[in-house]
Amino acid sequence: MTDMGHIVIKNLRKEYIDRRHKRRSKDEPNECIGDCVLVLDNINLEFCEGEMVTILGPSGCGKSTLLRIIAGFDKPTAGSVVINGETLTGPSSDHIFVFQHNALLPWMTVQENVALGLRGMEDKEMMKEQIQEHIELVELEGFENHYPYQLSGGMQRRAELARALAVNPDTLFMDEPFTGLDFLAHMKMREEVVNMHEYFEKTILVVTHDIDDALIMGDRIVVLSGRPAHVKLSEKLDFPRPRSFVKNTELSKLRDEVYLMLGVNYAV
Ligand SMILES: Nc1ncnc2c1ncn2[C@@H]1O[C@H](COP(=O)(O)OP(=O)(O)OP(=O)(O)O)[C@@H](O)[C@H]1O
Repeated sequence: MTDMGHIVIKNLRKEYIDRRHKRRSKDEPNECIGDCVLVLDNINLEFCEGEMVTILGPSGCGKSTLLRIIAGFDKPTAGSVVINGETLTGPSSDHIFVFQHNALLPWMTVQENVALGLRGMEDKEMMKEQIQEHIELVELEGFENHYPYQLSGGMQRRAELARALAVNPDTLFMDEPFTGLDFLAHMKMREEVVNMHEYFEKTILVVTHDIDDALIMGDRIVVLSGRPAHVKLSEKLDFPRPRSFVKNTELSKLRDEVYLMLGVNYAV
């Protein structure tokens, strides 16, 4: 493994201390000697610049923990995350999360929420243009002055995406981005994220429970095992887009394998 990839994760380990039964070694105060929860164990991964990586794994295995560590919001117990050759030490403004739920500030309009990503801009005319451009990109024109409660779940999610993209981050982190959307809104939003990715060519890391989303969206799929999570699969997905399980038998075969890997015998 080299350091040339955009994101390189080396020998990553994460333990949480169960605070109800916290015990420490007298000699090594930073060493947890009991009641630790080992969440991630010896994770080695490499993601290329501009890759959309989808991360799957059983519930509670540590997917969000892995994402938080790569984003610099949480520290690993051991190992490192190297981004563009530099070891990560904390969160950076080059990254941004699209939060799981309700990331929009409810007292601000769509326009004001998207503007949050551009606060530092001095040229106010250009800022206005960029806000509008991103609102149009996610097809929310006409809703600029609406508050989040006046939008459907899908529209809220699109506004979150516009806000995240307005920041122009190198890497976008999405933790279960389609949770709570109905089937059609889910499909449409998924298509939008794929189109957005082709257009902006950002590195996007998506944590999901949905095997089909992972295979339809990803340039690479990562499957983690149950806790403590280790990497079961990290595979490049070289399938043409738009992807179809019906039309592409190789993709359909891989889908069966991933279902099996996650303990489901028959993919439906
Ligand atoms: N701050 C914390 N302190 C202690 N334990 C934690 C903390 N955050 C997460 N955990 C534990 O780490 C494990 C992994 O949690 P995480 O949220 O990363 O899993 P996940 O795979 O994203 O779960 P899900 O698929 O259910 O969203 C869980 O057992 C959880 O209880």
